[in-house]
Amino acid sequence: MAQNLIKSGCDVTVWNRTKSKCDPLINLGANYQSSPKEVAANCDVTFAMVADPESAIDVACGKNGVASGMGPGKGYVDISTVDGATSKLINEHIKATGALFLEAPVSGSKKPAEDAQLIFLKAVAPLLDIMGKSRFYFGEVGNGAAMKLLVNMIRGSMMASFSEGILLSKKVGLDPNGLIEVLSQSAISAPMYSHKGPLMVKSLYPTEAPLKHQQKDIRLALALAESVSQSTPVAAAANELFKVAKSYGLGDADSSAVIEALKAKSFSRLDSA
Ligand SMILES: NC(=O)C1=CN([C@@H]2O[C@H](COP(=O)(O)OP(=O)(O)OC[C@H]3O[C@@H](n4cnc5c(N)ncnc54)[C@H](OP(=O)(O)O)[C@@H]3O)[C@@H](O)[C@H]2O)C=CC1
Ligand SMILES: O=CCCC(=O)O
Repeated sequence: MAQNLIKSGCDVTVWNRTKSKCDPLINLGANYQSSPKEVAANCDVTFAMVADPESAIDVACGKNGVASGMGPGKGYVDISTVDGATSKLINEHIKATGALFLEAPVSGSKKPAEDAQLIFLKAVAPLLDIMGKSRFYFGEVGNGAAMKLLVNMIRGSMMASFSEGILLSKKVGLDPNGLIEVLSQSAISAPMYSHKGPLMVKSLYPTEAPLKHQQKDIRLALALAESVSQSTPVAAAANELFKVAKSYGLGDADSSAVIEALKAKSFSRLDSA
C-alpha cells in the first residue's frame, strides 16, 4: 500500500515498531521517522495498519503516538481491523487535537494490495483510490469496523467449511483439486477457494493474512454479535477451529492453515499411569 503511494508520486514517510521492515520502502524513496508521533507531525495524512485493537490504540494514543503529532489540518486513517469501540476511542483522541479521523479497514490481502485492488470499507480520501479499487461509506465511526468484522466472520466460516470439504473429499476417494474446480464453476464460487485451495491440498500455507488475525477478527465479531443478542453458532464453531490451529503454533501461518485443526493428530501412546 505504501509502495503504491510512493509509485504514484506521494511524499511518503514511514515508521514500524520493527524498523528493518521499513527498509524496502526507504530504498524506494520513503522518509523515515522514529515514532508514530514524528510521522504525524511531519505529514498531512497518516495511515496505520497494525495487528489488533491493543496495538491500534497504542500507536494512536500511546506514548509518542500519532495523537501527539496531530493538529488542525491533519488527518489520521486507521486501516487496522478492530472493533467499533476501538475506532470510536481513537476517533475521540484524534478529534481532540483538531485533526480529522477516518476508519478505513480493507478487504483483500497481499496481491490485491500490490495491485491497488483493495476494497476500503469507508473512505473519502482520494489517496485511498491509489491503493484500492472501491470504497464504501457507512456513516458514523464504528460502522466501517463493524462491516469489516462481518466480512471476516463470514470469511472465517467459509474457510473452515472449505477445509472440511477438502479433507472429506480425500477421505471418500475424490480428488480435492476436482472439488476446487467444481466450486470455481458453481454458484458458490469464491476467489478465495481457487487461490488458497491448491496450496491447502499440499498443506502449504504461505502467509498473506496471518491466522492469528483471522481468529482475532472472528473473536471481535462474536463479541459484536453477543452485544446485540444475535446467535452466530457457525462462526463460533469456526472460531474454535482457529483457536485449535493457533494452539498448534500456526498463528503466524496463513489463515488457510485452519485446515490443520481438522486433521487427525497421531499422538504417541500415553503410558498408563
Ligand atoms: N494481511 C492481510 O491480508 C490483511 C490484514 N488486515 C488487518 O491489517 C492489520 C495488520 O495485518 P498484517 O499486516 O497482516 O499483520 P502483521 O502481523 O504482519 O503486522 C502487524 C503490524 O502491527 C505492528 N504491531 C503489532 N503490535 C504492535 C504494537 N504493540 N505497537 C506497534 N506496532 C505493533 C507490527 O509491528 P512489527 O513489524 O514490529 O511486529 C506490524 O507492523 C491487522 O489488523 C489485520 O487484521 C486487513 C486486511 C487484510
Ligand atoms: O482481513 C484480512 C483477510 C484477507 C482478506 O481480506 O482477503
